[in-house]
Amino acid sequence: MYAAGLDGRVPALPTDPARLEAAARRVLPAHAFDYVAGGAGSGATMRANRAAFDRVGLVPRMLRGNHVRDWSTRLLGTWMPAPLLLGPVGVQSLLHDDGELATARAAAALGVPAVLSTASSHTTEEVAEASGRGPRWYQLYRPTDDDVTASLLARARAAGFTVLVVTLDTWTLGWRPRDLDRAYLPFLRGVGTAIPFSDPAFRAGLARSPEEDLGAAVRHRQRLFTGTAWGWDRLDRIRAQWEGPLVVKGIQRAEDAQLALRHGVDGVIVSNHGGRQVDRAIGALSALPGVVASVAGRVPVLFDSGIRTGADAAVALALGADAVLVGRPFAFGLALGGQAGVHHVVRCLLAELDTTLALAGYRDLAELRATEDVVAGAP
Ligand SMILES: Cc1cc2nc3c(=O)[nH]c(=O)nc-3n(C[C@H](O)[C@H](O)[C@H](O)COP(=O)(O)O)c2cc1C
Ligand SMILES: O=C(O)C(=O)c1ccccc1
Repeated sequence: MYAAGLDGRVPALPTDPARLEAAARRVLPAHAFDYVAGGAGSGATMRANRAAFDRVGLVPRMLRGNHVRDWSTRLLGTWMPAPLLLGPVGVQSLLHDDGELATARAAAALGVPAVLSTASSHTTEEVAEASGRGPRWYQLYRPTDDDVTASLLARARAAGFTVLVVTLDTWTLGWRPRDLDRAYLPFLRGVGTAIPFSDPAFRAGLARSPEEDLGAAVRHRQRLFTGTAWGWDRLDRIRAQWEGPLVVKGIQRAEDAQLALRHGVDGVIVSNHGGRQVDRAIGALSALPGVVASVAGRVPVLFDSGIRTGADAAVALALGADAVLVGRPFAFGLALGGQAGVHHVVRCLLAELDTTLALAGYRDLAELRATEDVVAGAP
């Protein structure tokens, strides 16, 4: 168990997520902090993500003799010490020079999967190497060009990524005032060598290399990755191109979960992208029970958007999620301490998850799932 603060030494970074965010704000340039902390529009969905957690609660049981506990699980062929993953977060070099490499190393050291974003600042191959013997999941933003899609998938497969996460909710970027007021310059240009600039199929579509003409490369990437809405038939094509488990990210209603199942997915992630896409969308946790009920155990249902603590994770699991992902919390850890910062955040989440479920009277996930009375209205 993580002894942050319990071993007589003050932890190097705060264990409280709000203080962690405040500390990250002090070290990051304003554009980088805003990129992570910001959301769509007025921020209503970001607030709704948190408010949804405030409407549900655990009902602890006493004297359960559960001093031995095990939260480990196997999901889509990946063993994990607890049902926790680091969600895909693009352009992590805006937060720390080591970016995705630091995240991959920290996650691998703990056996926790970190999902690699298509918009990574380091190449798929470099991140695969940094993740050592750790699990590898790859997130696809589907470009309009079939050759580039095939190349991204072939490289992910060759680099040992086993699970494909296809993000559906960001076929064009949401209306994000904080980024718009900077014309998205930080992540379009700033450290802008993000994948797929390194991809051979992407480079083949350019008259001159990104090194010679960065502006043209950025415009080409924009054309390939944003502004083209696609339908379920496109998902079939990706399905046909990926043999391993495929999970769709961004599901917010039961009908879409049903459609996804019909199109052969192996899992769904209930998510509103951390409130970064559709402002005024409902809090993601409110969408979880309906999707869980409609999927009815046929494939795993994962959840993200708004989780800040291990106790938040516990509630989402109690509501039927098979695993949860976090975004901003580990991004702030990365900003503050690189690999050590991500490691700290993940250990805090794992430790608080264990403490919460322990004190609530559970010993493993099967027990937590078997309990229908775990969530009972407002606290
Ligand atoms: C800075 C940042 C960048 C992100 N980049 C991606 C991305 O490249 N691909 C993706 O599928 N989701 C991306 N997301 C969404 C996260 O994977 C996740 O859905 C979200 O952060 C969860 O909400 P939370 O931040 O409240 O935990 C990003 C989120 C943040 C905060
Ligand atoms: O900012 C995001 O939420 C996101 O998904 C993204 C998309 C492209 C590049 C970087 C991040």
